[in-house]
Amino acid sequence: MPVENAATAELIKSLPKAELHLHIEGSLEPELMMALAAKHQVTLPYATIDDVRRAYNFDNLQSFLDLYYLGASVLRDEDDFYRLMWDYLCKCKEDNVVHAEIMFDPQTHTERGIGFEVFMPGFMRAIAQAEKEWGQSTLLIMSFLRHLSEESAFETLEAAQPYLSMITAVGLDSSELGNPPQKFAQVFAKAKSLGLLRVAHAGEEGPAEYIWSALNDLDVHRIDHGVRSVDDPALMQTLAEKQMPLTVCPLSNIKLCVFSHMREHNILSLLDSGLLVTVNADDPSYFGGYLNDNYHALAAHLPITPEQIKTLAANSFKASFLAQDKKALWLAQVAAL
Ligand SMILES: Nc1ncnc2[nH]cnc12
Ligand SMILES: [Zn+2]
Repeated sequence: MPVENAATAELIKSLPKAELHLHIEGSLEPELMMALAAKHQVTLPYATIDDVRRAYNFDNLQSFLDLYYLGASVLRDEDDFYRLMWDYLCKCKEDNVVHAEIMFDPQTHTERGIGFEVFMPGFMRAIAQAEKEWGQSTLLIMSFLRHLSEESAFETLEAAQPYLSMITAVGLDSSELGNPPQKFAQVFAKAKSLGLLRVAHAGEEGPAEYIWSALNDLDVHRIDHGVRSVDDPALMQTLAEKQMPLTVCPLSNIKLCVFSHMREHNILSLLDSGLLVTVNADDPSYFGGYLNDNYHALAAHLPITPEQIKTLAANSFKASFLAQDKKALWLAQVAAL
């Protein structure tokens, strides 16, 4: 088994990186979950922090989502959302993630009676503070839950209207199988007409067909995950020609049994096929690591070269929603390493 060496570890640490696939609710650490449960007298099926960690053994996406929605139930007031965002942004600083495009799931909160007027000010306070303190760059992606109806997504878009200046893009997440992208074609068209950019989870557990649907029915700028594209050579060719970014999440894919072991992950073959692949953390507190941990896991188990690591970091800026001049600045810094 290839083992990561010290020079590789140093390269991963020193590279500036962008994170493009991160669910803020998935960065809720067990310590904060238990503290907020006590604060709000929420009963969780865990007595200790170790119990929480022990529960994080998943068979598939749904078994994770069940715990993810349960965990999010402790988020109640503006301060909770501030703290959640602040803790994640501090991890960005540690990992040299200079730019983050962060997903949040409004329906996870609005369905519990907690509205945009609670979570948006909490998120924005942390984002402004991190920008002021160390120049952190952050954008927000509002993600619709695909196990709910398109009507519910429309209601969410409507509720978001006063906050649209703070939101760059819409996304699509939650239970993929049985909820294909085309179910949300109308609401994505409406989001586009409002000037919002678009991403969607596709080809995580679902078939390559769902990736076609995200491209053709939702007119997305990026595919979240997309690892099942290898099943369809014509799709691979289209993704390569369009340089359509894939936001791949290695540790997530292992925890959710998309691949049986990191040795089996197809990220290097996606890269070799000329796809614009990026590395991301997805739900770091549930999957055992933040962005640099994902790079380290690749270096420990796959024959990845320093050049490929630099390509992945450069791709994270190319695939971002940053303005061209900012992209060029970060790309020059990556190239200089
Ligand atoms: N990996 C993932 N796939 C789908 N929905 C999610 N919500 C949070 N993480 C997710
Ligand atoms: Zn995700």
